[in-house]
Amino acid sequence: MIPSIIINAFSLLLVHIILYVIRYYYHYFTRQNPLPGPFPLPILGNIHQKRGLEYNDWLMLMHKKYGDIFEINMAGKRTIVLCSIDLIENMNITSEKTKYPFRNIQFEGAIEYKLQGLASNNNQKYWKYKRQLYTQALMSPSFNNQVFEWINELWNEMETCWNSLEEDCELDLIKWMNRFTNEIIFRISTGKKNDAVIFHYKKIALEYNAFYEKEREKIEESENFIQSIDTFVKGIIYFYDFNKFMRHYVPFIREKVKSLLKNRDYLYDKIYDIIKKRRIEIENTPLDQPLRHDLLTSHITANVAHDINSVKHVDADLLRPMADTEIFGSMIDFITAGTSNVANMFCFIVYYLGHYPMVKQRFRKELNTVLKTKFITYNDLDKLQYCDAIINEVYRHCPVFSSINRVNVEKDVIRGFDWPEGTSFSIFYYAIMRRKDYWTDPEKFDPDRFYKIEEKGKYLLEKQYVKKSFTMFGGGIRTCPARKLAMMELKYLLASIYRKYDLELADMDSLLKYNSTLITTCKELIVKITPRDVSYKY
Ligand code: HEM
Repeated sequence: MIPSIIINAFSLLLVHIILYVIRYYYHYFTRQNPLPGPFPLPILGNIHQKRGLEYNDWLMLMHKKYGDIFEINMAGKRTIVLCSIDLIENMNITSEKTKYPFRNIQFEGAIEYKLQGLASNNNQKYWKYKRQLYTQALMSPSFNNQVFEWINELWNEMETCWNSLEEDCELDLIKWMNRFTNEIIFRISTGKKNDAVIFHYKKIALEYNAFYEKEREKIEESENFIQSIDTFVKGIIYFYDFNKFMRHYVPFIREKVKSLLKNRDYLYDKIYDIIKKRRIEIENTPLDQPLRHDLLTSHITANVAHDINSVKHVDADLLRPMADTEIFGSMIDFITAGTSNVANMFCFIVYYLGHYPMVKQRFRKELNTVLKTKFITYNDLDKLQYCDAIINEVYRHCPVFSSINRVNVEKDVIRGFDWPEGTSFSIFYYAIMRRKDYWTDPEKFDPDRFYKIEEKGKYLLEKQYVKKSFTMFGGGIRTCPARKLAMMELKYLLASIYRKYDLELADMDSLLKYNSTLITTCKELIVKITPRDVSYKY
């Protein structure tokens, strides 16, 4: 016989569950402005309906089923998804008076994962201060030339590595690109070189060359650091899509979350360590000696005797030195966004160029016309307009950010509904960038829809809609602060590589291997790189 204490406990649990479900559906059926959308389940929301689909493909299905405006529910968070330009008119305004200054509501998963950078910042005054420091680091007059030089130097290093690999060697391009972009952003953030590219080469070389054995520890450390960034970025979705209960009690999810937290701690410790060491270096530098200008130094010296910043904040409560935790928030954003976004985008472009030989041929023709000497200059990049068009068209087909989120701080009217402050919206650009009413033959891959369209009689829809329906770097006050840097890296690498090398996809029949969550990442891209027979004009 079952003891009565167990029966009582079971009954109590059952009553709790029933009450929870009633309360859940009471709130659901009495919610303000009910919109069409998939029917949610308690605890799960709509997560179970994704059924293995990538996030962008699932949302696209929902868009086809429910129209331009619908709602989804993830981990108890209601999000209104918008798929048409008339619905987003107020969301990308460049004035600080915008009703949409934030990207996300501060959700409990973000607190547990300790997302605390500029990108997830919801305190407008503080965000503005940090954003000024970012802009200062990324937009100073000498920045472009300095970074161009670093990109050039690193490309030469990577090229030497590629040339030293065995002939016909196949590379996983995303691994190389992640290291390339990490090394650049690490140098911009800390002023120091971390040799991520060369260590990756040595890691591969270790398999057939014992010469690097003595450096094994350093090689592994470097590789682990890059891997931890990738794991960290890909892990965000677990804290966004699953509520606390699922993260801590559901088998498999619980184990994954544990390993993500362990990885986060490893990465965070590394970054805190970098901050601490630089703080000591600065403290030991006499006041009359100049300090280098990098993001970390500008944060550490803000409002102290050694201040290198031209930006001075006017708010009295911000006229104080920054704590390590505050500096850390900026560093983690810079390093994660700076590593993954450009690297993924680069691989998507290589995939598309691999499948569209005529586009590749035209790109090479442009390179032949624009590049006058062996050396690529910063000005050359500006002239590569067909290259810009290729980047845009690849992004339209395969955006790194398929949606951009917004939260309003004042009530707003959208599609005739009054939305109270604090409503969470997701602008689903993946759908907007494929709509037949904004794009001519939207499924077709054709960079010409972005190339000198003002001069031609074709692409009339694009002429009318491209500004409102296409964005790579977002818009309004939260637009990507590193867009210039990102374009510089992409265009420099495309020009340098396609001018001198043939990049062949190892498997032309394979679809692009990607993961789509909050951002879209390339899982793997195996390519064969062979030098081309080129002669330069001098
Ligand atoms: C191809 C590369 C890149 C793409 C496509 C991209 C795209 C974006 C987008 C769409 C946003 C959101 C904008 C909005 O809400 O309107 C954003 C924000 C941001 N990006 Fe980028 N990005 C790229 C490269 C980078 C790099 C290299 C960095 C490194 C510093 C970076 C740092 C940031 C930061 C810190 C934010 C948050 C800004 C804020 O909240 O004020 N991004 N980016």
